[in-house]
Amino acid sequence: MVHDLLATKASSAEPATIRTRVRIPLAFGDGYRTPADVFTFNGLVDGREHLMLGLGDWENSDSEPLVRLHSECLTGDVFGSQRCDCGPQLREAVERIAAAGGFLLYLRQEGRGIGLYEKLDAYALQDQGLDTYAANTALGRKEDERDYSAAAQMLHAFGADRVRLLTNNPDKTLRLAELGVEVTEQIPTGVYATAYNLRYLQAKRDHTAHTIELPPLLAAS
Ligand SMILES: Nc1nc2c(ncn2[C@@H]2O[C@H](COP(=O)(O)OP(=O)(O)OP(=O)(O)O)[C@@H](O)[C@H]2O)c(=O)[nH]1
Ligand SMILES: [Zn+2]
Repeated sequence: MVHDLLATKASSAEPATIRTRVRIPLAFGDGYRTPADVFTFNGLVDGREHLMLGLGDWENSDSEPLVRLHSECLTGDVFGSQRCDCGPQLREAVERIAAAGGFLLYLRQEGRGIGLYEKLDAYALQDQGLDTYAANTALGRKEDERDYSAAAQMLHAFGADRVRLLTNNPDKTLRLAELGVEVTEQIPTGVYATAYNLRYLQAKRDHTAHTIELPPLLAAS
C-alpha cells in the first residue's frame, strides 16, 4: 500500500525534459580517458542542478543500461578524502559504465542530503565516537535524507524504466522501484577500505545492509 502511494506520487510529477547535451572529454589522473555526453534538465522536482553522464554506447545498448546514482561528496570526489569511499567509487563507476554503456547520475545530495557544512559537523561528532548515522540524528537530521524522485525523472527522460544498478546500497534499489524504475540487477561496487573509513564502511554494512565485504583482518578489528 505504501509502495502504491509512493508510486502514484512519483508518477504525478511532471516529466523532466532535457535542457542541454554537451560532449566532455574526461581524463583522470591515472591516465584513463573517456568521452561523456553530459545532460542537464528542465523540470526536476527538487530544483537542483543534477547531472547525467551518458557513457560508452549508451544510445545503442540492447540490454538494460548500467546506472549509478552517485550522491555528491565534495570531500571525497574532489579532494580525495579517505574518510569515505566516494572518490574511488566514482572513478570505478565511470569506467565500468563506459565499458557497458549507461548513465552516471551525479546527484546534488551532499552528505546524504544534509549538506556539506552539516556533513562536516557530523564528522566532528564521529571524531567524538558517534557512528555516521547516530551523528546525523544527533544533529536533528534523519539518518539518510536523500530523495531519488529527480533521479527517476532523469532516467524516465531517457526511457530507462529498467536498469542495472551499480551500488552496495539496497535502499537505492527499493526507492527506485517505488518511483517506477525497475532494478533488474543490483551490482556491487568495489570495496575501498582505508584506516580512515573502516568504521564508516562497517556502519553501512551493519546498519543499512550494504553489500560490503571487508577483508577478514579489517572486518575483525
Ligand atoms: N551525513 C553524512 N554523509 C556522509 C558521510 N560520509 C559520506 N557521506 C555522504 O554520503 C553520500 C555517499 O553516497 P553514495 O556513494 O551514494 O553511498 P551509498 O548510499 O553508501 O551507496 P553506494 O555507494 O551506491 O553503495 C555522499 O553524499 C557523501 O557526502 C557521513 O559521515 N555523514
Ligand atoms: Zn564521500
